[in-house]
Amino acid sequence: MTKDITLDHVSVSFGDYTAVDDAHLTIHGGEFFSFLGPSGCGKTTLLRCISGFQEPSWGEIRIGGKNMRGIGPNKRPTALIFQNLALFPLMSVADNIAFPLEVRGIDRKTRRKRADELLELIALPGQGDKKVSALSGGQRQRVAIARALAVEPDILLLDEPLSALDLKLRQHMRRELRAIQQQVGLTFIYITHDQGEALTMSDRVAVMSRGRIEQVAESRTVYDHPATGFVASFVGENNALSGTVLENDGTRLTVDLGLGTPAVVAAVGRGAKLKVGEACHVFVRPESIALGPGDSVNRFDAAVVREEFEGQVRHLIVRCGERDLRVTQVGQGQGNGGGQPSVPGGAVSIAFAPELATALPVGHLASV
Ligand SMILES: Nc1ncnc2c1ncn2[C@@H]1O[C@H](COP(=O)(O)OP(=O)(O)OP(=O)(O)O)[C@@H](O)[C@H]1O
Repeated sequence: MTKDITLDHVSVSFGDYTAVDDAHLTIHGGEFFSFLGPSGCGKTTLLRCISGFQEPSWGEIRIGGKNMRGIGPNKRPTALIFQNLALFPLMSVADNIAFPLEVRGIDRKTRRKRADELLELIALPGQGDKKVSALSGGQRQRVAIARALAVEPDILLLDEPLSALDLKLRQHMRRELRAIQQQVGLTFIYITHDQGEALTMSDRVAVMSRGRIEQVAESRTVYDHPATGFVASFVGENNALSGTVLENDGTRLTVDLGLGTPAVVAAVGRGAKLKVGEACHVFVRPESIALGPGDSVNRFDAAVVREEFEGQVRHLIVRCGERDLRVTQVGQGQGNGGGQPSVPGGAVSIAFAPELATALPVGHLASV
């Protein structure tokens, strides 16, 4: 059975310091939900509240409609996987997986049967008698997941479980984790500061900063339509341009961004409420900027500052009016016009569609 998890205006304070500030959302049963944010933004504190290791200072957590206040971690339908996995290295794989069942007094035969089933699930069939110390990092990761699943929780809580793995393995484990979650149909609540992890695996993502939830949405929405300047600057690369609104006709904004001539930006979301004369931030993704001649309402003359080659992608830093902009070209740059000179000082023409830029009220941005 899948249970919704509701955070009802949850805040957590440590003395004068507010680690979580009015978190208010519902995670649906069966969802892969991630909390994404930089170190210290309050992700772990929220996860600890859900698991029962921390009581909220204010507000309520409900699982399946039931208020969790006063209910300890062992009595909640949750299991937690830590960064360090906390496996017993000298115990066999099967005994590690079955350990929580042993604690609950389940007999040896039943424990082994359950461990073998879980080994199938994590694609390590027949490996139960190996010592954990003989496994690779990724295999240990899977064993930790199997152990958490042994007690048949409704909700699996994962605290940066891939952070100790190397890049290739992390990317592989993202796919595995998602596949396991879909297979078992449980709710996974995942916390990470790694946007790639959050975006690739999750049904929805909550982006956090300074204890507050800035946006809750599907990955693509978070990327394409960031709700705040923090989300726009934290998730993916973005050119952040400060400017002043010159005109707002309800569908489009005309903004002075210091690019030589004003830019036109779609007036959507919180940007639609910007008033003439108001300061704002406009965000344009590097891959949304096209190089070369063409027809566009936003076309600007620029000069190449430098090129950064990264194999599959090429980044150009161009100077446009008073601003430096990053332009990313994929492949040989055919995608957004690669035939332009990239020698420092070379003249280029850049353009972006109004719909591919996001205007937002001025707010705090992610630090680089
Ligand atoms: N028990 C505590 N007492 C005092 N301050 C705390 C306590 N636990 C957390 N904090 C503070 O609350 C803030 C949020 O911490 P939290 O661990 O939730 O952040 P996080 O986003 O998970 O960070 P990280 O990714 O580094 O683990 C931090 O500034 C932290 O120092």
